[in-house]
Amino acid sequence: MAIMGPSGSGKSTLINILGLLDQDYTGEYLLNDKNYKDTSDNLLSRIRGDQLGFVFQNFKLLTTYNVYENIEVPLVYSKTEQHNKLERVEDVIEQVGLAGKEKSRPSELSGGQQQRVAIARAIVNHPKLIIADEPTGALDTKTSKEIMDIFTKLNQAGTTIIMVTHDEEVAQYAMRTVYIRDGRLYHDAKDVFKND
Ligand SMILES: Nc1ncnc2c1ncn2[C@@H]1O[C@H](COP(=O)(O)OP(=O)(O)OP(=O)(O)O)[C@@H](O)[C@H]1O
Repeated sequence: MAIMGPSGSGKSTLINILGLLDQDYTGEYLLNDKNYKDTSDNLLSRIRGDQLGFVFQNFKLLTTYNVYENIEVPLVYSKTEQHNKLERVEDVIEQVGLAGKEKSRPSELSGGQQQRVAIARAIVNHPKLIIADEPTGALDTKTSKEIMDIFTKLNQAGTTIIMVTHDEEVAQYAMRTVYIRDGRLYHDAKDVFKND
């Protein structure tokens, strides 16, 4: 699903609520049928880590960590055994097309490669939902397409992706686009199967 709308229309506010990052709202939000409004910050960060993946416009990688270490971060507190962790990280590195780059630092990578690392980090815990805030906002057209192809594959494999974008071409990848204005949804283009 793509979320579009002018600057200041409420896109970030909406995805912050969807991503359990903002609890200060009226109304009701259910994630997997559960309301997390009165949940402690500690538990919320656990739920975010277990169930959600985040991708940002500016990648937000740890600059002193290499590719492998960046992707491993969400697993640090997970109960997954060490050899399974290694396997999972290697799997997602393969999935995003970065095999061989494990030891590189973010500064040695292109923008597109850095976003691939961010996507690998977002999917290493196998979340059902990925929230992406302008994931192609810092990338050129060709690289944006490559990133959207990765998202398309993940979506076809069963992961829901909700992304904010200003780019109509990027929104074309979504099955549903909602348009927001002044904090309200004013148009919902559902199930047009633009990918067909
Ligand atoms: N549904 C809403 N009801 C009331 N206030 C809202 C609502 N949605 C957003 N706002 C307020 O509107 C302001 C702008 O919202 P937000 O930053 O989410 O916009 P945005 O669309 O992400 O903008 P940009 O594209 O510039 O990042 C914020 O101060 C936010 O608190």
